Amino acid sequence: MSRTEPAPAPHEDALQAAARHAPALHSTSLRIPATHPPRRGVFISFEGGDGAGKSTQMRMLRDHLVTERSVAEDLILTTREPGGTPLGESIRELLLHGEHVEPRAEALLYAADRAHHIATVVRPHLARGGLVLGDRYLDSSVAYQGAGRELSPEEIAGLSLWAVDGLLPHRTILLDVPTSALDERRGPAGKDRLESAGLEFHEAVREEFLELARADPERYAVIDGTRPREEVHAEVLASVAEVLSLFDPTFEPVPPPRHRDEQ
Ligand SMILES: Nc1ncnc2c1ncn2[C@@H]1O[C@H](COP(=O)(O)OP(=O)(O)O)[C@@H](O)[C@H]1O
Ligand SMILES: Cc1cn([C@H]2C[C@H](O)[C@@H](COP(=O)(O)OP(=O)(O)O)O2)c(=O)[nH]c1=O
Repeated sequence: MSRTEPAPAPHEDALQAAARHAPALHSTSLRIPATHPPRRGVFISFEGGDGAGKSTQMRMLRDHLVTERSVAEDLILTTREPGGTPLGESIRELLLHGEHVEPRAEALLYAADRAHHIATVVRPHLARGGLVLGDRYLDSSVAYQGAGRELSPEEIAGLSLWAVDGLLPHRTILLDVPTSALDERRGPAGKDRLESAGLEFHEAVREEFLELARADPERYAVIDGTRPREEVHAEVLASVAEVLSLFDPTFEPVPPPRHRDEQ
């Protein structure tokens, strides 16, 4: 396969350009390098085990921004992986409701879903100065596909970064909940689900998420997801305050234009 090096973006400095061509590997602790920080808009991802409260907290954050901070609804995109596009919904169906998928094929399907989702939905929204709240992103691939022990977290990180051309969230919120608590929270249906992949597997997923967070404390906020929803929400708000201030000025609530004879 021939590979054409992409031309450096005009705003890149030498370090960023070097990072762009460096292998996405980090031998002992994996810190996924941000090669293309978006210049406009803000991207926040939510990670954690199945049932950790990601969709609940995304909804609460979105509602807060709309009702308390007067953010225009169409500036906030809430999305998820797998499945943030029509193609992604088909891939999601294949991955979550189909037959056994070989580990490499599974990793490629998640990466394909992500590549399409980022290029067609997330980047365009960021480019217009919007806020993207993502229910799972590439850290989920590193944690889940890397936890199966057949593929290494480094390989998965490299594949995922290639798929999205280096895009990383400004902030990743990890809702950390022990596997036993997730099991209880999800009731009998959740129990089946967790048991179907094995409690050991889910412990490994949790550990991998915590390892990713330890390796990149600037991007990650780890929040104890076992606490009541409102308390978790308050911590989410505190952990996104800094990145929201980076928001493109078009995000700031714009006062309604004053009528000429009011001036
Ligand atoms: N802080 C919390 N404490 C107890 N239960 C919660 C909390 N947050 C969410 N839940 C409940 O746990 C279940 C899974 O939550 P959800 O937000 O769908 O998780 P996820 O999106 O991570 O799968 C839901 O029944 C939800 O109402
Ligand atoms: C995004 C992503 C998800 N997954 C898994 C994690 C979940 O078990 C599943 C997504 O299911 P989903 O129902 O969206 O998760 P949740 O129960 O947390 O709301 O796909 C991966 O294995 N790799 C990935 O890259």
